[in-house]
Amino acid sequence: MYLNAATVLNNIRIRYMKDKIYTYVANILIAVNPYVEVKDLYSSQAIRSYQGKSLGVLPPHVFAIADKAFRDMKVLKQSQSIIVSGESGAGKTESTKYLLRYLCDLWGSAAGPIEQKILDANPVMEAFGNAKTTRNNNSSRFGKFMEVHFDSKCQVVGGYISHYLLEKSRICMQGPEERNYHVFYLLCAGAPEQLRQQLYITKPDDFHVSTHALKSVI
Ligand SMILES: Nc1ncnc2c1ncn2[C@@H]1O[C@H](COP(=O)(O)OP(=O)(O)OP(=O)(O)O)[C@@H](O)[C@H]1O
Repeated sequence: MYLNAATVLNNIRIRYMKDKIYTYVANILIAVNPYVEVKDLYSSQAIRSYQGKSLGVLPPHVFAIADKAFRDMKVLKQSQSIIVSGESGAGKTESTKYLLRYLCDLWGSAAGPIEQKILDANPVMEAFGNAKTTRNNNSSRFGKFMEVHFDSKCQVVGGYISHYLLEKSRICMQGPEERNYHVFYLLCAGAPEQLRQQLYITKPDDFHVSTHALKSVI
């Protein structure tokens, strides 16, 4: 009855306590990061169940937003955009991956070769552009604009990822408790044993590698 920030927040809090991390405000989806796996929330069955359903028919979900964009593209024959925003650690990167998975895997079946390529680009992008910060162990330090291209039969035929404003200063210096980009640690972890010993890397996930040591690997 009373629609204001306080009542919306209270509603989101009550829903969150019941493991309902998604809430609609009109056709905007609010997601609260659960920081734990919510059982069956993103299963192939869940993907199938949201297919072709209007917003509001099933409980609020990131898949419902992806499906609406897909259906609007099909009906209106126009490109659609989904904006994912929030503070660091809010869950944007994970939500984007679920959106992409839905769009590339519409019927909950195995993705085709192009779809798989689009999905497989993510770990590479994250290696070069994500790092541990005090707020998020896998923080994206760049903005991205991702396109999924469909043909007239609504089959995925390609994709494109534009990146913006990579935090380049992190390569030279990181704040206390923060890390450089994942790729450097992956490189160290994959280095030959002799080199690893030189760098004092004793185990694959030993990330306390100095900037000097990283430079010598590069
Ligand atoms: N839907 C989810 N279910 C379970 N855990 C999640 C979910 N979304 C995010 N997380 C957890 O929260 C962490 C941070 O989320 P994510 O990296 O998506 O945040 P972000 O908004 O992209 O942050 P940044 O702006 O720093 O890149 C993830 O590594 C994951 O552990």
